[in-house]
Amino acid sequence: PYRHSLRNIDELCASIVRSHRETSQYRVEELQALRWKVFSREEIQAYQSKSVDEMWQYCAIRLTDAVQFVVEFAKHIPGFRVLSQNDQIALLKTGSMEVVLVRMSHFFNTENNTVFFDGKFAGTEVFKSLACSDLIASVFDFAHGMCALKLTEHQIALFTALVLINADRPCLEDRARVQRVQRDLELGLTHILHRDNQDSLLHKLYQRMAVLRSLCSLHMEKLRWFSQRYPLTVHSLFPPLYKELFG
Ligand SMILES: COc1ccc2c(n1)CCN(C(C)=O)[C@H]2C(=O)Nc1ccc(OCc2ccccc2OC)cc1
Repeated sequence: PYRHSLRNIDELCASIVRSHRETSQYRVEELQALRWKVFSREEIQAYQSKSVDEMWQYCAIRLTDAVQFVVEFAKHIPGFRVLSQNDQIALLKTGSMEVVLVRMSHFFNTENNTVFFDGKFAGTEVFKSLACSDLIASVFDFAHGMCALKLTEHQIALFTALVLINADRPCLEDRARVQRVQRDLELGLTHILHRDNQDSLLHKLYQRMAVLRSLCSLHMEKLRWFSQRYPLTVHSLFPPLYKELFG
């Protein structure tokens, strides 16, 4: 009966929320305290005078911190662990940067359009030397869009689990098994939104998923462009996890 599966769904939601909390690198309160700490003109100049390959390496190293925590989060999702190694890697390859970007929007100050970076909050001008202003603009736009939804930690936890466990991803061995896990998570998200009396958020979240997919393919496109121009930097100076997942 529905009640029986609801209890399971409640347990599923609780375990996803716990995993999300345990794998959040920063507590929201910590970063709230920093949100008005911005870079001085000199500090901005220093970032802008970095070479393209230096700044890409600098960002890749910092983003890999966040990716590591997303990998931990995925491993705690009931149903992810039972998937084959290959399917786990396939889901992380396409989903982990998407989850980083969703989580990143939580550390975004919409009032001065800055994002947490390297201990302070940075505007788009800090990333000028990456030479991909369109990617940065899209990252900031996406963060604005996510902030506008004012998601709770519970809603973010279920949403990011659903971003990861997506049966439509390419090259999955056991698509049917991923579909079963995805369906339970969809039940969990709708259950959470219904409980919060925010059913209308569901279709907005699916729209956000579509934006996320295009944002991450832009990231992959830029990374391909960068690794063609600076093969040695990527080969010998990028974090192995970043290379393995996005390379
Ligand atoms: C989960 O949420 C968060 C939020 C913030 C941070 C983290 N986790 C991890 C720790 N961290 C540190 C140590 O700075 C923060 C960070 O990495 N910030 C940051 C890095 C790069 C950015 O733009 C460049 C860029 C964006 C997208 C794709 C490729 C890119 O460049 C190649 C913007 C911000």
